[in-house]
Amino acid sequence: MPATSGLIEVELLRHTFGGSSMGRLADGRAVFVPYALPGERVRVELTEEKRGFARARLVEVLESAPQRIIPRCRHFGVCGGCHYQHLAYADQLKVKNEVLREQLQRIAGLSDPPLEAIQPSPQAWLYRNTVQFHLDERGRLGYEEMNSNRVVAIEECFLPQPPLDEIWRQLDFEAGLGIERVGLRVGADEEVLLILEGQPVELPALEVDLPISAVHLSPAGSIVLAGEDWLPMEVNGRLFRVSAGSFFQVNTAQAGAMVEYLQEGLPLDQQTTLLDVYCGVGLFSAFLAERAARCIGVEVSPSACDDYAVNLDEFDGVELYMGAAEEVLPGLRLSGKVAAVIDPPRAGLDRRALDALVALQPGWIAYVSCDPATLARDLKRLLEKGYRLEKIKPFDLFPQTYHIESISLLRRTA
Ligand SMILES: C[S@@+](CC[C@H](N)C(=O)[O-])C[C@H]1O[C@@H](n2cnc3c(N)ncnc32)[C@H](O)[C@@H]1O
Repeated sequence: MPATSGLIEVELLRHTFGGSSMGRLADGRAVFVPYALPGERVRVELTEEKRGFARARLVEVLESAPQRIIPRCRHFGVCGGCHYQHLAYADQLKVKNEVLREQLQRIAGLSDPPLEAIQPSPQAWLYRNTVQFHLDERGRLGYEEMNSNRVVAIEECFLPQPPLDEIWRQLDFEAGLGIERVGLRVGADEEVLLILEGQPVELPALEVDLPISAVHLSPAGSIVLAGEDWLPMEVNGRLFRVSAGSFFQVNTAQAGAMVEYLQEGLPLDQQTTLLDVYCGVGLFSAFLAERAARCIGVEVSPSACDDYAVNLDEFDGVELYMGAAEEVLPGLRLSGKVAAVIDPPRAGLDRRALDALVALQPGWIAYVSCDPATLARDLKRLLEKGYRLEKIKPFDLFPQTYHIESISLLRRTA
């Protein structure tokens, strides 16, 4: 269907997952508008039309909601990195609880989900230990626009921790070097690692007069440009080796809060085998391994597996399988009691991984999720296979954005 030309007025009705508010077009179709709020009357331009719904760009707020506040960042509304700067932090938390509840009701079919209060981030700004920039056509650092690959060069950003904020402003790249992404991560003692990704025509000469490490990552491998290719990261007093290519939770304080929740909520004992599926560098294994008879990590990334081997070296009874969960789990044979922590990427649990996990009959599953929609889909499947959702707690790892992290504790009943 062609996009309707001209501007239209819409009243917004509710928040949706993804940061947009939803209203109705005159023909009854839902329309999703980023940066707008329920209760607002807005003027929009339709940017995408489908048979059942449309997306629109906010042009003007005609009547604003009482919750609307002035965003802190000058790029808000263009840059796709933040979605809720027009809401006070307390209101952002309410929205996330509401959106998670709606997803659990509508997709998982849980009429009254056992949802606990969201755990706020101790810092609503300057909380990220890692940032990833794209480069615009002039080599300037920026972020992608909402629903687009276009890069907006930025002059300010209030999400990275202060040591990163000082550094990114000093970075400048010649266009045409083949660098696609520029990452920065800050670790314990404020050590910083610069991660350049792409297929370079030539490796960039680093002209940053700062004591930082720098690595170039490409499908061909990693090349150290300065210092080391890993950082020490500290969570709840424990140090982790984290290589440039390995995943690590971006909100260190909240990673610690999630660890504590698992330590308190996941029943383990010396007769139980703990499966840590999608284990990364071993964040959860390192805090839980001692409480179980055996701990088995499953992880597909070679660099995360190398880090896991170092980070879990001090413990007995720890094994690691490098491979995709959907390939590894069907081959596992376990006897005795089993418990599992699963922490998949946004796509959620592959169907084969889910079936194989259930076949291992874990008495408890702790599902750590960064996407409520795929979580709700997978919970529905787990409930059908005899699990009961005992409780679910959201953790706000990503203030100012629509992303919702949560931990669900499921118990086997059949
Ligand atoms: C959300 S991260 C969680 C890592 C770890 N639990 C943590 O909190 O640091 C997901 C991890 O799953 C890994 N991964 C992605 N797809 C996978 C798959 N199909 N099988 C196993 N691991 C996978 C990624 O490399 C990443 O380390």
